[in-house]
Amino acid sequence: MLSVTGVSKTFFPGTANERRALNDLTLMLGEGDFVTVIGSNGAGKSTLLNAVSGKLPVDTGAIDIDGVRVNRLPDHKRAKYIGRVFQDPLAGTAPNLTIEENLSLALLRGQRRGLGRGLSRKRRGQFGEQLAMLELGLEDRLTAKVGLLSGGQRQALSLLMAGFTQPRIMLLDEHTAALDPQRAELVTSITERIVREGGLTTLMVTHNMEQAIRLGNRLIMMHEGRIVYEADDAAKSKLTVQDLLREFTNIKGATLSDQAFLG
Ligand SMILES: Nc1ncnc2c1ncn2[C@@H]1O[C@H](COP(=O)(O)OP(=O)(O)OP(=O)(O)O)[C@@H](O)[C@H]1O
Repeated sequence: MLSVTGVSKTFFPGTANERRALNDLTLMLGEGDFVTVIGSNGAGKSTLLNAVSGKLPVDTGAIDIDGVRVNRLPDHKRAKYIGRVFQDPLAGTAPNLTIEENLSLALLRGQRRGLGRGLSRKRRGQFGEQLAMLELGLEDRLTAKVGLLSGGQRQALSLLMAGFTQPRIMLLDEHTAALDPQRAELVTSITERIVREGGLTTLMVTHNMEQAIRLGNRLIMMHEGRIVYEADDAAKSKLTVQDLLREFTNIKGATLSDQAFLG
C-alpha cells in the first residue's frame, strides 16, 4: 500500500551544517497498518512524514502509494492520498472560518469545487453526526469560528477533517504532544476510533513510549535517519517500556539523557 524505498535526504549538503535526516530508509505498510514511530530528537521522524506527504522532495529513493509515485505528484493531486495532523493545534484548521466551513474544505480537498457546494442541509447533518462522535459538544457550534476553540478541540477537529475523505494514509506527527494530559488522552482515544472506524493506514510519531506500545499494530524506532528497531504485532503485544529503553541504549551514540524521548 505505502512503500518507501531507499529514501535519503540530506539538508545543506556539502556545508558545515550538513544534516543527513534520512539514510537509505525503506519501510512498507500494508492496508490498515497502524505504525507508531519513536526515536531520539533529530532521528528523522518528522522528515519521514514530510517526505511521505510529499511536502519535502527527497534526494534519492521512491515513495509509492497504491503503486502511484506520489513524491512526483503536484499538491492538489497528492491531497486525496494524505491526511495529516501536526503537533501544533493551530496548524490543521483555519481560525477565521467556522467549524462547518473548515469541515467543508476538508471534504472538498483534492476536488476542484468551491466552498459553497459543501454546505447543503444534508451535509450539515452529516457534519453534526460526525462532530457528535467527538463528544465535545461541537455539533451545536457549527457556525462558530474555529479560532474560538481550545487546543484539544481544534486537534480533535483536525483529526476528524484529516479522516473525513478516507485518505489512503494518515500521518500523525506528535499530535497530542502540545496538549495537557487529559486532553491528550481524549485526542488519543478519538485517534484510535477514527483510525479503526475508517480502517486507515496510519503512521504516528510520538515521544510517548507507553502510547507507542499501546496504539497500532507495529512499532518502529528511528535513529540517525534509519529504522534501527522494529516490532510487529506479536512482538509489540509483549513489549514493555523497559524493553524499548534497552533497545535504545543499545544504539551506538544514543544517550538516556534524552528526556524528550523518555516521554
Ligand atoms: N528544514 C530543515 N532544514 C535543515 N535541517 C533540517 C530540516 N528539517 C530537519 N532537519 C534536520 O534533519 C534532522 C532530522 O530532523 P527531524 O525533524 O526529522 O527529526 P525528528 O526525529 O522529527 O526530531 P524531533 O523528535 O526532535 O522532532 C535533524 O538533524 C534536523 O536538524
